[in-house]
Amino acid sequence: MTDLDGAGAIEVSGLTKAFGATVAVSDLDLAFAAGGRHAVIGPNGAGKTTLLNLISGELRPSSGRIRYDGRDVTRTTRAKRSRLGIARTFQQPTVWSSLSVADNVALAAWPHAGLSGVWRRRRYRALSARCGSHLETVGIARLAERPAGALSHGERRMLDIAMALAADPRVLLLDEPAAGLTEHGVEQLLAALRALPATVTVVVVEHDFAFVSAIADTVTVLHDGRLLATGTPAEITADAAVRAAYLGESESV
Ligand SMILES: Nc1ncnc2c1ncn2[C@@H]1O[C@H](COP(=O)(O)OP(=O)(O)OP(=O)(O)O)[C@@H](O)[C@H]1O
Repeated sequence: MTDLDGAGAIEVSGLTKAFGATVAVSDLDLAFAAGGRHAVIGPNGAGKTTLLNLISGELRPSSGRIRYDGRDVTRTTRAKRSRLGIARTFQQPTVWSSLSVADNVALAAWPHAGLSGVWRRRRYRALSARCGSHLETVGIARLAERPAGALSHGERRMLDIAMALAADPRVLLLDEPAAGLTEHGVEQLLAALRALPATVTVVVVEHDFAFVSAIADTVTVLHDGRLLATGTPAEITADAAVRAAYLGESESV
């Protein structure tokens, strides 16, 4: 189910971010429907990561507005947006190497768990069970007791997603999650994304169009910080402007 007004919907209007003379995101109007599987693609420097940073609150826009769940979050801090349900991963996963995989997820869940008060022990047990289920979702439950520093690159990416899920997000922003993964790792990532609750809105920045086609129901193409096209993967593949500006004569499309 997708819904432009529902819980987890994101809408940006007139969104602009300039770094000095470089306009990374330029007067962007777009919406990510609640519960959708959205991909954002575009050549290097198109403004994809900047868009994620603006939505998650890592960056403040130069102008324009961001709405989430029908409320204006343009001036809302990153921490508050996280509490409201916007989670993200970065191009380089950040984990606590000396802690176990399970403890990494528990620490990520802690700020969202409401562990004060008389029901603390019961809540802690519930928290541990939920952390275990996030590891199941991303397919690394068997590694729960392993130090995070001993994981492969692909396993670490899965842990990073499990840590984002620990916040029980309604929006999950993933920055190039397939980068550097083996073919097997990409298959595992696709399985993990398919196992996410249908209510979670997913926005994936990704270069690999085969990956995008496998996961996304809508694709947004950015070029020079502007919206070039939006549509289904098939519509984007067939779009002449996209082919000219971005995909070119690529054999992979
Ligand atoms: N903190 C910053 N300071 C200055 N310029 C920046 C900053 N962040 C991004 N830029 C510039 O903004 C433009 C858009 O960058 P951005 O990283 O958003 O693009 P991208 O589409 O994610 O690229 P890539 O696919 O290479 O990750 C680029 O020209 C980049 O150099």
